[in-house]
Order: sequence, then structure tokens, then C-alpha cells
Amino acid sequence: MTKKNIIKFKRGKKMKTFLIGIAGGTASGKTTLARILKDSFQEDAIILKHDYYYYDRSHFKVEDEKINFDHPDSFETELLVKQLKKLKKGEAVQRPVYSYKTNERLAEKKRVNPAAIIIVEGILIFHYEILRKLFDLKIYVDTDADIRLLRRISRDIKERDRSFESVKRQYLSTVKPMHEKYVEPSKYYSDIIIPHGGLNEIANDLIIKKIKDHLRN
Ligand SMILES: Nc1ncnc2c1ncn2[C@@H]1O[C@H](COP(=O)(O)OP(=O)(O)O)[C@@H](O)[C@H]1O
Ligand SMILES: Nc1ccn([C@@H]2O[C@H](COP(=O)(O)O)[C@@H](O)[C@H]2O)c(=O)n1
Repeated sequence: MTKKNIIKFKRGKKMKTFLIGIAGGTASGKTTLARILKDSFQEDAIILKHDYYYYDRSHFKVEDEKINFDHPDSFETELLVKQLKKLKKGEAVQRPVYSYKTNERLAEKKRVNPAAIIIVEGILIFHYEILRKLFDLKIYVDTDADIRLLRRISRDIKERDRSFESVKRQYLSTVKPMHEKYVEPSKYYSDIIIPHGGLNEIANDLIIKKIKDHLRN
């Protein structure tokens, strides 16, 4: 255990931080799994979404076919890496806040306190070597494309102010080709692949056990 990764937590214990990456296609169930882990470990766990680090694109409309939110260059990944390194050292960070409705990085920031378990989730997080090297456990949530598309249509209309036509156009022009080019190949960097992502209880229990083992040691 290296000294710099040992931080003192609220309950007075000293422990090594455990960084978990959760990747997978859009609407595969990454957020659902991250929340299940957070619920299990409560204040010992924090979640950072790679999506918080999207560059501001508020001057574009999603309808504009040139806008590609699924390419690795759409994110300020260096800032995420910098903030993860600080969290690992036990320092709090001010993370960006992003709106899917306006494609905008908002002026406000949110404070994130360090915790023993740091969960990072995003479609492309295993694409970047610089991020891969930081993770202690890499999980890929593997859900069939048809299921993901159906979930995405419902979610984007309900939560992200999109129309069916806009989701369909975006899916065909960028989401699907970028998934095939960058997201799917990154699966091979993962330690664990979870089929039928989201509510796979056996897989979730195994992951929780692995983290508990780490916390005990
Ligand atoms: N196992 C599941 N069964 C049904 N719906 C699910 C399941 N897992 C996730 N969902 C739903 O699908 C949508 C996308 O899930 P989410 O976890 O946000 O995916 P991601 O973070 O990978 O985009 C959400 O509306 C969520 O409630
Ligand atoms: N302004 C934006 C930013 C991102 N997206 C889409 O979000 C997807 C990633 O989020 P998941 O929760 O689905 O993993 C990605 O496929 C982007 O296309 C967007 O539509 N608008």
C-alpha cells in the first residue's frame, strides 16, 4: 500500500482508496450499477460521471448532425484525471456541472469530498490509457443494443428534453458508429463484463463482496 493513497475518513479509519470504473454503451445500466454500489457503501463511496466533464456545446443544437457527443474528444478527460488524483490524495475537488438539456457546462461547480471508494462511470472511460491506469477494478456493463436503444429513447424524451426524431437521428449518425468504433472495443480492457446490465443481482453481489474484502484489508 503506498503512503499517498492512504487517507483518513470520517469514521477515523485509514484505508487505501479503491477506484472503480464502470463503462458500457449508452443506457446499458452504468448509472444504475453505480447507484447500487453507492447505496451499499453510503458515505464511503462517491460517484463521478465522465459526462460531467463534457466540453460546453451550448452554441450547437443536437439536431445539428455535426455535433458528436460520443467521440473521445468531446470530454475534458484531463480535468477528470487531475481531480481523481486529488481525491486519491484525500483532497476535495470542485467538479463541473453539465446539462444534457442545453449541452452546456454550467457556471456552478459541485464540491466532491474524498472517499474510500471512488466510482467513475461513462461510455468511453476505458478508451483512454491515462484513465485506465487509475482504476483498481474495471467493469463493463454489456447490454444488447436493441434494449439500450429502447431505454435511451424513453430516457432522452423524459429526462433530456429530446424528441423521438432527434434521438433517432443522433443514434444513427453518431451514437451507433462511435459505439462500434470506440466503446465496444474498450470492453477488452475490462476485468469484469456484466451481461444484462443494470439489475444483475449475482454480478452486483460479487462486486460488493470484492469491495468489502478490500475495505476489510
Ligand atoms: N435492468 C433494467 N431494466 C429495465 N430498465 C433499466 C435497467 N437498468 C437500467 N434501466 C433504465 O434504463 C435507463 C438507462 O439506465 P442507466 O443506468 O441510466 O444507464 P447508463 O448510465 O448506462 O446510460 C434508465 O431509465 C434506467 O432506469
Ligand atoms: N449534451 C449531450 C451529452 C451527451 N449525450 C449523450 O449521452 C450519452 C452518454 O450518456 P449515458 O448516460 O447514455 O451513458 C452519449 O451517448 C451521448 O450521445 C447527449 O445526447 N447530449
